[in-house]
Amino acid sequence: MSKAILELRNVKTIVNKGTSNETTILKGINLTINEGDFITIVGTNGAGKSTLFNVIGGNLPADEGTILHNGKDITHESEEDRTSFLARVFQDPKLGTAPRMTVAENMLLATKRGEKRHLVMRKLKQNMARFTKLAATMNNGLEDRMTTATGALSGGQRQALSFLMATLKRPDILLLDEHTAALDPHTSLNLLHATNERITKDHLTALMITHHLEDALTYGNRLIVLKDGQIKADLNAAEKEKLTTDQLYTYFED
Ligand SMILES: Nc1ncnc2c1ncn2[C@@H]1O[C@H](COP(=O)(O)OP(=O)(O)OP(=O)(O)O)[C@@H](O)[C@H]1O
Repeated sequence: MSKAILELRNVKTIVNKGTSNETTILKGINLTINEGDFITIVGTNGAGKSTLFNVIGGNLPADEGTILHNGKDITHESEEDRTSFLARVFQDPKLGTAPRMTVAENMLLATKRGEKRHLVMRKLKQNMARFTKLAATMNNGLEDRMTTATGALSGGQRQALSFLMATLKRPDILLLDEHTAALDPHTSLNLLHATNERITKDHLTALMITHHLEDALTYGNRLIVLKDGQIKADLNAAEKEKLTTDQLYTYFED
């Protein structure tokens, strides 16, 4: 039987508490994420997808319910504490990297995710060949820009670097929040391929939010449809395999 890495039990998130704008965004989420799961997540705007990631990542509190990591209650653990086992890539290429540091320096920092971090130049030299090889797996010329300041990279290269940084030190959970959405179609496809290859080769446990129903069906072994703060469907590999985009689209309707 697969091992549960993360469990959400009846998780509710309420914003603007005690005001006339009080809203329950997540309305009792029950979700068990097993080791090696690659879950694609779809849902209409405002369904609660990013909020789900914020609650898993500790950026937003779970106002009710429990979150367990490897069986340990982490419901009240801070965002900072959770970075020891969790990595996230955002839609905005500017968010994942330090712009004035070089590609290699950013990668070196990423090897210390969740720990006290400082740059040791000797380690940069020691790791350069490994980092360059890893950068080459992204198929977008990142390997030729190892000593370039990250702020001077193209959006696609910067996003590829954010992805590499999130996976350099193996995370128990990788959250991909529409990480290819800001890229042109070719660059986006390239990053998706590299993402899929890394996740499957290294058996990473990952959740990927996407608005592209075809991508949601193509990638991963499980698909979740979020609607109005609830899980409307949680489909396994076999169910996903049989599904067409048209059928998936019907989950969005009332
Ligand atoms: N911190 C917050 N304070 C108030 N409202 C919030 C907060 N975070 C999210 N919301 C609201 O909760 C709802 C769900 O937002 P969320 O960003 O999770 O949706 P989403 O499914 O990721 O949407 P999209 O596809 O547009 O990114 C939205 O109505 C949003 O305005």
